[in-house]
Amino acid sequence: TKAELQIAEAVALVNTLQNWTVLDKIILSTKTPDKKFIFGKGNFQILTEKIKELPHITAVFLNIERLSPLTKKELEDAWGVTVFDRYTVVLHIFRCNARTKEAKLQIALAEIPLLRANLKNEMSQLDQQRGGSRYIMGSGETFMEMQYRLLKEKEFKIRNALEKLRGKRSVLRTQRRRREFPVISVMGYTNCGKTTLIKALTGDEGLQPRDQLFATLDITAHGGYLPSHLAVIYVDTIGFLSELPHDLVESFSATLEDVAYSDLIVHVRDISHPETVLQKASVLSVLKKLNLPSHLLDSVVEVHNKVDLIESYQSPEPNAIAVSALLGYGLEELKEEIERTVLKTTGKKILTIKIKLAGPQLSWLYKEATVQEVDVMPEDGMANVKVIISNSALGKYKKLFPQ
Ligand SMILES: Nc1nc2c(ncn2[C@@H]2O[C@H](COP(=O)(O)OP(=O)(O)OP(=O)(O)O)[C@@H](O)[C@H]2O)c(=O)[nH]1
Ligand SMILES: [Mg+2]
Repeated sequence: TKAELQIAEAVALVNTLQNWTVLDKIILSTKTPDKKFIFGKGNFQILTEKIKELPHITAVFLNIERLSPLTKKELEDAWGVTVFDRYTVVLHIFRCNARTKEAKLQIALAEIPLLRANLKNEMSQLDQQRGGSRYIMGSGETFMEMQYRLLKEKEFKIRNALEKLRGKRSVLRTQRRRREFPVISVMGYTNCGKTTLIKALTGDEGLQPRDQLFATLDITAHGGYLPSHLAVIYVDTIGFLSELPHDLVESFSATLEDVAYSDLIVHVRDISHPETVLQKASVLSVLKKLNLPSHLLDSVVEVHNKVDLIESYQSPEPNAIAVSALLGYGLEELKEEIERTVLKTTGKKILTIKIKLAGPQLSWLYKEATVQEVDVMPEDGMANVKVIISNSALGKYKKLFPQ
């Protein structure tokens, strides 16, 4: 059932963290999460008894998106252990997996709303105890106002630092543009095999796929070739998770900003996963929220990965390409499909153009298009040149060198 699959994912999330183990689990219905009491009386009692029975328990993970600080505190007081929600667990995983400065900054940014909510809760408790807010001597602001200001300044600093890093990336982006390498964003649910697939397509040994949720937190680019020797850049992206807390998505969405500038999206799915259909829906709904240009959304290439785990796999979706990134099945077919789509979306053509060797055409083509093969016919001083050329460059060529 749905609840059992959800619990399986919750267990996987906890197990992703080193030295964290799940001692026991239970499925209980909850009320709306923003209510102060998320459990009914009976369920709360069942849960409390269960927790008391486990002598080695150090924390409780409630698989709901976000607990209010007040609820969290009440549960912690009742149970005597730390209580985590989906937001804090995912944030913790991110913290453990972050390698680059950008990923670390994004996590710090994602922590701000949490700190703000805690502050609000603490202050309301303080206010109840002392009645009203007090001014700090000489500063003209209350203790609460000062705390909020400090938090705001912190947020500002983090956003600034991120902005600087992104400035650098946009330079990279324009360089990429100029060299005219099509950029292919590889996206999908966490652990579906994105990194493994890029490794298989590019032979990049530096990539490290891991059987772990959120192994990839940084966007990285990797060069590869399509069947007609067209050079492309594959971009590895952070995985998606259903009900990924909203603030978290927001702070990482800048990493996904580059996706809007890519020429093609490859959507990788783990079709051996029992929740593969729901995972697809959740990926598509996030993609929709990213404000991507419609031509990108309309041309997504869907990959059904991990077919090696299913006996004689038959895809229910005729346009999807079945592969095993791990064993290398179906990769040639996938590359051909990627090439077809990339040529279509970028308005490029593969053509053979006949040129005079003595003229300036060849060097012009080298500069403005991608030359793939030059077949020289020495006896008549001509050559057949196979090129990948954009429609606009082809127009210019015809104008410059009328036949
Ligand atoms: N059997 C099988 N396993 C695969 C295949 N592709 C990937 N895997 C395994 O799936 C796990 C996750 O692979 P990754 O490539 O790290 O997945 P990812 O989508 O990059 O995951 P995140 O970066 O964590 O979102 C690893 O243990 C891979 O070995 C496949 O075709 N067949
Ligand atoms: Mg990865």
